[in-house]
Amino acid sequence: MKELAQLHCSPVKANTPALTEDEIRQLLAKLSGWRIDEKEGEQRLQKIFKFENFVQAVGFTDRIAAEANQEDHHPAILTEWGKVTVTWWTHKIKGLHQNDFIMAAKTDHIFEGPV
Ligand SMILES: C[C@H](O)[C@H](O)[C@H]1CNC2=NC(N)=NC(=O)C2=N1
Repeated sequence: MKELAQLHCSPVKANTPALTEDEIRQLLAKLSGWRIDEKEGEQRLQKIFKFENFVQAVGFTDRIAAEANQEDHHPAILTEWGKVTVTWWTHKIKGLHQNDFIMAAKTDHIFEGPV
């Protein structure tokens, strides 16, 4: 997981192929607690993070937003009292790219950091 978190997202073209099942399996093994969700025929990477209250959930959300802007790769985030659901996928290719796994690892890194 460490080395994924230190990588940076690469630009994705519309004709870039989505990851294969085997590539997904290999990358998923480097993460913990993330699951593959399928929505509207698109595979997505999702994890739920728990917090003591809403303020902590919003702080975590803000830190993810900053990292997403830095990498120009953005998640879907549901921020609730005590809970944040983060979902990564690559809109441009309607599926999963290594960028999504890099950002998932960075998301875990943010969660493990100071709240
Ligand atoms: C123009 C801009 O670079 C693109 O729209 C970026 C922005 N952030 C993105 N985020 C995600 N998750 N997928 C994308 O395809 C994407 N594209």
